[in-house]
Amino acid sequence: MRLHRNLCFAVIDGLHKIFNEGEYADKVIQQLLKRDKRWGSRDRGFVAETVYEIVRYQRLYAEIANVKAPYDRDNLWRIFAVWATLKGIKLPDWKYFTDTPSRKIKGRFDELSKIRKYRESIPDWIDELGSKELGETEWTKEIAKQNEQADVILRVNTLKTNKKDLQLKLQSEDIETETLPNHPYALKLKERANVFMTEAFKDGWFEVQDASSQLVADFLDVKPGMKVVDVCAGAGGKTLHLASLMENKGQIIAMDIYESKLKKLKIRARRNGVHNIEMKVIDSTKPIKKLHGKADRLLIDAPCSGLGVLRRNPDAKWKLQPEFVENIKQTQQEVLEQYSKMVKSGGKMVYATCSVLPSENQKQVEKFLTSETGKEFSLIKDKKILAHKSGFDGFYMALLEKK
Ligand SMILES: C[S@@+](CC[C@H](N)C(=O)[O-])C[C@H]1O[C@@H](n2cnc3c(N)ncnc32)[C@H](O)[C@@H]1O
Repeated sequence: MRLHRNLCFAVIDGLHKIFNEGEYADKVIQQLLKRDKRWGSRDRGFVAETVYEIVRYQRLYAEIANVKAPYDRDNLWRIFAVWATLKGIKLPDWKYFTDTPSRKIKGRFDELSKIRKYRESIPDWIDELGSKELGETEWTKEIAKQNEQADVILRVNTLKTNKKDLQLKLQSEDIETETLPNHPYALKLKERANVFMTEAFKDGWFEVQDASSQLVADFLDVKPGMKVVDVCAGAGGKTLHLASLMENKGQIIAMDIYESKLKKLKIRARRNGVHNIEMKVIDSTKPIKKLHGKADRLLIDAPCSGLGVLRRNPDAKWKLQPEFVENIKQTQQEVLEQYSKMVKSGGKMVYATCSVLPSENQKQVEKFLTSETGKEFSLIKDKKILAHKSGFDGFYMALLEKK
């Protein structure tokens, strides 16, 4: 592979924004890809994948390069040189690479790779937390898997089409897909592609949604005609899936504390041909109290550490703080306690997270079941998904029934 100067500059600019200005990797990459209209798909792929990979392995590469944050531009070039050397890329004779000690880099890499927190490039506290909660063996496998690039998975919108027709339509746009066993609505891309540019996407035939996430709406056991509340709906990945499982019949109330997220859901719902969703911002306890005892089904897709989806958000390793994880556990208990009151007697609720930590998952459900409100519920089943076992995102979901 030959390095192109303008693409490498784009990578360095992106890293500067992510590491030094606290910007989110996905947003930075989106902006970078708009920089030069002449870039082809290979150029764009190089910029996106290189930025993601260096973000993913920041700790390891910085340690090898012997630089410390905050990184100035020279430091970022040194980190870049480590990445390129380890990839076996011949460094051009640019001034940034004049003193690159290639042999030393490989030696340092072999040495540091023996230590998990460097090899997997994670902060000490996440490494300690993960191994404390999952045990050394599971955590070692899990964090390794969470450092791999995630596949692109689509969820077919059964309100508009079916898997076969979607596959054919995508094929006509040069995108090859395959089905996944045990994931009835999923198609996996054989090669990465910008699916958002396709006619099929614009026509609302699919959404991009990881295979594990697709299991959540199914878990809630919804039927057409039901009254369903999705109380942490965000931009509605799972709300849209619920709507298609309900065949657009019945009522879905999508709620969130952020109006901006629900506005995105509105746009997505229009594209998906979904018209049974009502959106409500949670700006007081009123909208919740109004629904006490009314819902046939309730989805609590709780805010969490995101320690199951690091493949998609590698920068979360550096943005996440121990206090945030502690606080979010408190929020999880509160949302379980307050929102479960919306479930009617005989109704069901799913508590889900995209975390692999038992303390955010089964432990939270166990604690809830012993509380005053929780005593009215019983656990029907739960599912713990680890990335290294499933090949998809780490997730947790529990189905509870109100007596
Ligand atoms: C895991 S995300 C939801 C993802 C979404 N369900 C989807 O499938 O795309 C959690 C959501 O909970 C929202 N949230 C955080 N605290 C909340 C609270 N106290 N009550 C309701 N929603 C909350 C966040 O804004 C965020 O959108």
